[in-house]
Amino acid sequence: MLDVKALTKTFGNNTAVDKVSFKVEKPCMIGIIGRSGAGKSTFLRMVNRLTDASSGELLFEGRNVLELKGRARREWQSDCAMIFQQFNLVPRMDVVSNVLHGTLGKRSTLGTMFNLFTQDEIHKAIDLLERLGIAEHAAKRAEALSGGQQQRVAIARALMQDPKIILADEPIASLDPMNAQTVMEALRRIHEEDGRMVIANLHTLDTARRYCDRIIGMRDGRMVFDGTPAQLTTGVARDIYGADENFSEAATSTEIRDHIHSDEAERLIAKVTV
Ligand SMILES: Nc1ncnc2c1ncn2[C@@H]1O[C@H](COP(=O)(O)OP(=O)(O)OP(=O)(O)O)[C@@H](O)[C@H]1O
Repeated sequence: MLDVKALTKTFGNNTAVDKVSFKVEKPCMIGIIGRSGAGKSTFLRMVNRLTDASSGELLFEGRNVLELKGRARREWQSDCAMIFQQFNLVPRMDVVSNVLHGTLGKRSTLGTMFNLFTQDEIHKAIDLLERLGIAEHAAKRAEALSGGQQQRVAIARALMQDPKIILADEPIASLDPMNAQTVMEALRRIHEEDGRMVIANLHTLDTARRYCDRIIGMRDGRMVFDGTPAQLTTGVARDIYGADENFSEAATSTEIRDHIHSDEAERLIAKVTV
């Protein structure tokens, strides 16, 4: 289904992702772990074509998605929806409109410009909010919701695209443990009920172990582990994080960083709506 072959990204002299190769035969939930700077985000961004790879191949159902251009590239980006740590919602826009903007990649420019959504699209958006347990917030501004609720709005928006793959870049890094659990459970359910593949960059080992079928460990751009949660022993984790015998799993958290994604999303939507 997905065949990653020697995928590489260099920024000047820095090799952010170094010949990463693995195959996924059927939809599963994959967690990517590794310390800050290991190349996890760059890897996901190459899969979704937000960042161009320097070399390598990425075959999905036999087609090298790195070669797609124009409309085909946009269609691929619809097929693999991205979810970010900072949700990337438009804060002052209501929840249901945020979800409806998940159809951006699939609609005509005119429809998008005039915010023309079909009844079916509106029903679908509300159904998705219901499925994620947040339908009662549909009319509120996104900024009025808690972080966990906002991330579920972002998941609903991603599902509007009907993606084959969901790429989640540290989806719970800004959330408290309760909200983190709700979001991870939502992603797991979407994988199990819809058969969608989920690839999530995660910063805590216990989350990867608990929710993922397969875990990939990255260190300095290279893939240094690929196995099941049971195979991810503390010793293996120590290697992935490049730590000594004092390594403790609690120390696998990455700090929360400032992101500009919300501003980026707002600018994008401001450009296409009048
Ligand atoms: N746009 C860019 N320009 C230059 N270097 C970059 C760029 N994006 C990432 N890098 C570098 O590539 C390497 C991998 O970064 P990446 O963000 O993919 O790591 P990560 O594992 O996702 O870390 P984090 O958890 O901190 O986001 C780092 O050395 C980083 O500085």
